[in-house]
Amino acid sequence: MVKRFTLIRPDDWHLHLRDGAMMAAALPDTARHFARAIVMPNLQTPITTVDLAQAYRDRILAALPADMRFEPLMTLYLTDNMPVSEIAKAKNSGFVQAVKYYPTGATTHSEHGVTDLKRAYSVLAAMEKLDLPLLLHGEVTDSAVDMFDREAVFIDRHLMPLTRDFPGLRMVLEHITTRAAVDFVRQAPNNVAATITAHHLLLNRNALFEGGLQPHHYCLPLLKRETQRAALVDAATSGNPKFFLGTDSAPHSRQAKESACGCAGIYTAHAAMELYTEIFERAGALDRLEAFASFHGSDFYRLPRNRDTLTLEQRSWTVPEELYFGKDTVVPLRAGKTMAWTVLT
Ligand SMILES: NC(=O)N[C@@H](CC(=O)O)C(=O)O
Ligand SMILES: [Zn+2]
Ligand SMILES: [Zn+2]
Repeated sequence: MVKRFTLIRPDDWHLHLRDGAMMAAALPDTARHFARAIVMPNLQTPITTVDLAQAYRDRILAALPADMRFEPLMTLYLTDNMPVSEIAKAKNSGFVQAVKYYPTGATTHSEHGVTDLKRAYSVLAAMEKLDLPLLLHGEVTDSAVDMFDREAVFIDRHLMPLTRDFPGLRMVLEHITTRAAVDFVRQAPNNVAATITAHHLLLNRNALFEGGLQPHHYCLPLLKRETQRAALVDAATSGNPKFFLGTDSAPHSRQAKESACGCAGIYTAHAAMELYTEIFERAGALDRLEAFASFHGSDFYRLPRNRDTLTLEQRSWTVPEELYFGKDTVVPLRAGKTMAWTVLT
């Protein structure tokens, strides 16, 4: 018998759509399967104001194919000098759902990020008061800290004080990669949650070096060792509502990845649900995929759960070697390799 299951349509709580031709090409991959996505604000010119978010949202909706329904949930990029008044404006907009913190220099297009969290304290206080969630790229950028330890050190140095100083602020530790993050989120109060990517659930750091340097497995936070990956699978498949799906699908051109100074980011939107299904199936937890993908995130963001459904079938297909995104080509995760599950459309 063919193996097949149906779940309430999922949402992606951490997504990079980019802009222009790249966005127009990437968008259908997400919109085909997900009802909504939290759209990251790290464009070349970061989305630092509600007006910029509105214009970006309009561009996304204009690029959406006529036969697709999709709701982009917008975010603002926190900077050292965001005016406190922008928070009330964001809350009242109805389309800005969160504010994103990037430590300056931590990742792609983070040059405008926050230099010292203390500088953002009045904005964070307004977010706490108005109940607008804070999303964290949780890594320190201190060059004295080993690249593989940057998430754990961020938790000690910054996240613990943040949760003490803003006990009412909803926070999402994005794209977690370590047992330290899993443990921290588990013991924290319910205002603290985390997203988990498919690639951090599937791959450990060996994937960066298998048979030679693998730039298409380079992302931030870096892939970690096997024991850490296993802790993430435990968290994702545990049924704990603090953990939910966020692909961090992040397209970069082949040229930008296969370079002497390659960009961080892995493209997974072409096969996101199929990848998560593989992980949950292997963990014997297919019955918990729906809550992770379709309930926990909307509950945390206090948005209604979706009503329509998505069906997956155990049928193999081959991922293309590359995708044509405007003038760029993007090498997706699993390029040229086989997927075990297919979304029925
Ligand atoms: N995850 C990544 O490696 N890259 C993301 C940025 C981010 O989420 O840190 C990107 O925008 O390319
Ligand atoms: Zn990030
Ligand atoms: Zn990201």
